[in-house]
Amino acid sequence: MGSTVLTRSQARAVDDIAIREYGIPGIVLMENAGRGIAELLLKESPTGRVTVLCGPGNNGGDGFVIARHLAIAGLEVMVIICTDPKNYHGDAATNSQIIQKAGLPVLQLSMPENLDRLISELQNSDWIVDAMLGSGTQGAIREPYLTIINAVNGIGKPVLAVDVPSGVDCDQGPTPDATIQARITATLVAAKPGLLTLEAEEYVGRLEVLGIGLPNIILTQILKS
Ligand SMILES: NC(=O)C1=CN([C@@H]2O[C@H](COP(=O)(O)OP(=O)(O)OC[C@H]3O[C@@H](n4cnc5c(N)ncnc54)[C@H](O)[C@@H]3O)[C@@H](O)[C@H]2O)[C@H](O)CC1
Ligand SMILES: [K+]
Repeated sequence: MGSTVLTRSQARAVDDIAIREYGIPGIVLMENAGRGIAELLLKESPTGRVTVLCGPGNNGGDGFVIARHLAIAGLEVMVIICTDPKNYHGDAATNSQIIQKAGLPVLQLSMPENLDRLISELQNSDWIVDAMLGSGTQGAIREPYLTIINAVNGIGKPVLAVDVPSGVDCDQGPTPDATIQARITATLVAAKPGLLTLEAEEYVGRLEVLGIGLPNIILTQILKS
């Protein structure tokens, strides 16, 4: 399965089949994704302060799971969201509620008025986790993510990108001048075409492919169809 590449619609279909045909709840996939990525980061940096930037969808949901597992491992974690936590739904909402109840620090910073606070949090971090935009990214990158992507790239701290660096269209590739430059990209299930283009190299950094507990037969089924 190592060299498999999944398009956005194939990755969506994998999710669908796992949940609908095999009965693996989405929250289990998100937990496996987030825990695997947290363990990858802990190998790189077993101590220190990590700022997790969470977007409005399930990529952000993965970020909440990552933050929880990093905190369990004893790291100092700060979660930053730009959207009202009430806007989350489904598995991302569940994980947002869990970390709020667990007392993890969550900062809601609307842009651009809170850009200075964002920059100081980023400067005060050893690692940044980019859990803003994932495989659901469509079209030109909209605010506040343009501002945040440029702030993160300007700070120069190591970034671990969740699934894809924010700004990457998983089929087409990176948005020039509006894509996170990651040290590591931890992509889920399989590589994506948009991570393998020539332009993508400077944004993807080291590419790691993480399983999320799907039986191999699901991938075989999708790749055959
Ligand atoms: N099987 C798997 O691979 C699993 C993947 N997981 C994670 O889920 C995300 C995909 O989640 P989804 O909610 O579909 O989309 P995103 O979180 O990537 O973001 C969509 C969200 O962002 C906004 N948005 C979309 N396009 C733009 C844009 N051009 N500019 C600004 N904002 C944009 C919009 O609001 C969308 O709602 C995947 O990447 C994995 O991280 C699951 O957690 C586990 C299974
Ligand atoms: K991301």
